[in-house]
Amino acid sequence: MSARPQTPTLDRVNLPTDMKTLSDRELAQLAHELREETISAVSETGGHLGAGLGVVELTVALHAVFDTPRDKIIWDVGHQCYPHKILTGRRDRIRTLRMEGGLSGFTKRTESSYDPFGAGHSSTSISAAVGFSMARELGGDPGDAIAVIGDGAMTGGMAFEALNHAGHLGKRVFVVLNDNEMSISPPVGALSSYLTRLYTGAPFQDLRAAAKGAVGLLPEPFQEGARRAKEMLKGMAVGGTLFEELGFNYVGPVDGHDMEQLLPLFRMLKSRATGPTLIHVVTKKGKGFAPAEGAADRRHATARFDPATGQQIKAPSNAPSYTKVFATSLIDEAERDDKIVAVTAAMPEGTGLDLFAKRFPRRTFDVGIAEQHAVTFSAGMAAGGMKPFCAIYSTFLQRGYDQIVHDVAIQKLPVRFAIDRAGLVGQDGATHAGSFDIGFLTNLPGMVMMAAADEAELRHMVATATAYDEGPIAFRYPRGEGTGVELPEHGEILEIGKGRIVAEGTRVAILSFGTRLSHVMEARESLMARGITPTVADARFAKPLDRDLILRLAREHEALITIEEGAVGGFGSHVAHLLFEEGALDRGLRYRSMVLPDIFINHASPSAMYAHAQLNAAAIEEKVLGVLDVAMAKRA
Ligand SMILES: Cc1ncc(C[n+]2csc(CCOP(=O)(O)OP(=O)(O)O)c2C)c(N)n1
Ligand SMILES: CC(=O)[C@@H](O)[C@H](O)COP(=O)(O)O
Ligand SMILES: [Mg+2]
Repeated sequence: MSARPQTPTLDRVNLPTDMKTLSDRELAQLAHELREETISAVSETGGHLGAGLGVVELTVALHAVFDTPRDKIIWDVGHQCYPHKILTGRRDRIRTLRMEGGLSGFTKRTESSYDPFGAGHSSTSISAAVGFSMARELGGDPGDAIAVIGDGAMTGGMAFEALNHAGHLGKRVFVVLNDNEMSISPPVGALSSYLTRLYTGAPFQDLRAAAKGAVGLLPEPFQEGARRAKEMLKGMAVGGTLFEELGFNYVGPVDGHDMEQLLPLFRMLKSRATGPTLIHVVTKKGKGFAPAEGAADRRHATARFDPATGQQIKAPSNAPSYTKVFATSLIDEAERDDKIVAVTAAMPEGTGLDLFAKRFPRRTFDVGIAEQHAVTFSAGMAAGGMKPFCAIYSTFLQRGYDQIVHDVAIQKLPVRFAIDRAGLVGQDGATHAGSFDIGFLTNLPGMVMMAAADEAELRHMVATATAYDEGPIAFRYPRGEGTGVELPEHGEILEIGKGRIVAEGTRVAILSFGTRLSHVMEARESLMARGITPTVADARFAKPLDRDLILRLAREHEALITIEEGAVGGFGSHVAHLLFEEGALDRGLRYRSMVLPDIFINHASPSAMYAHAQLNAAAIEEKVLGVLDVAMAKRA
């Protein structure tokens, strides 16, 4: 008689408590099935694949040994959390990943008690874990705190701040260093080579040299501690001395895919660890899915794909991405200006600087996930006579804000900020929205800020930023493809602080800052069918404002509407301030500003997000009708 087909182990696990009765062999089987389920789910939704495949065994072992959600697993960045979500009661919704109303692509407190801390930005997990561990010490929420942080995220300065503090506090907290020798791209920095040496048994001489390099990577306050660590390399067995010197018990490196290592190790540590403990696991990003293992980026992020072949299913693109236009424009400028250098914080592909690096390898710098350093490193290069383009996504630029104020703006250093992913970004949701850069940059004295209305404008802005040497200048542009507008061969240098009229009209003027312009023109078409022909202008600059243009529009129209893809407190606020100061509102001008709503907008498709944000063509048309209806009613 044929054996009854086994119920898949994964079908017997809804929550981690269901894992407590499984044997180690069954847990290994569970990991196998969990990997298959992860591949199947992401093939339907798209999203971050490689990182999750690399932590399947780790996820099973942690949930099997620790008592979650009482014990708290804190995933750094959170992009690797899909297996975790499947094991914590969300398997039934895993195919709604990153969709409107569906599961977030990162951990999220409001989504599950098994997500003790939200993520999306890197290098935060150890700080959160130390916070939880001290809360427990003080009678707060009980349970262990286990941070799971990647080798890329470990290059973030915040991670070292937390290691240093945890070592000082000396309280029990776990840090699992998930070392897969990958960031989004291959990792950079001396720390990466140091970690590699910890498990390649390189001769001490190399190790000492690497540790020296690692010391150089550490923020100053920790360099002394790490220097002592280097001293301790003498005659010591190869071990994580850098971490031990910072006050951690170092355990490892262990094979992060070997359940026979992971399970007994975590059981032993759970029962016996005292104080801060770092477990160094070595994994492979994309593990168990050949198309991911073989990809240069290990399928860090993927569109939907055929699980049989790994072939991605991508919508055909009919226009170059803004990122591509930025990169090719910068290359064009750099061909003629050898002072131009480019800086990225671990996002060479995302910012397009991988293209720049191919052409100018010596003039391209990837500093790791270290936005603060990227900004001040750029400031140092500017002070040294170079023309640095610091290319950082809007949301990640938030990490370097004090450096922008203190090291760049106050010193009026000519750093050029290329701000990609400005505005809403769709499936990555609220943690990645580029909502605040207009506000936080235009409030800085001496800052020049531009926004490209289309990809041709972006090319002009790269040329303008190249030519502008008086102080800091920033230009923002969105994620995704352009409008398909014709691109000039070279960018033209724009007059600083000057906007442009795009279409003449009467009664109402719409002044746009950035790519909402195409939606304004769409709304204008529809309004003209109703006998309303708005004037449309492209501000190009949020700082300095084009006073003449704004005051002229205010004089010649009953109503003025501004629109920007940014939170309140940005472009529209500065225009309102100008109108107030110049008495335009006293003379009866009706002013409205269209900005992102004062909420964090959850993940959805880009079009759904714009509808939510009330910044699409329909909302613009409604705004115009609204402000003019009042006028029509008054006229009657
Ligand atoms: C502050 C910040 N900068 C940049 C990013 C973009 N980012 C997301 S994942 C990642 C690489 C993370 O590498 P690692 O921590 O090693 O995790 P792995 O993907 O290798 O599992 C980066 C740079 C981010 N999420 N947060
Ligand atoms: C997880 C993370 O922070 C990055 O992978 C981010 O999702 C990249 O965003 P883009 O897809 O817009 O490059
Ligand atoms: Mg990594």
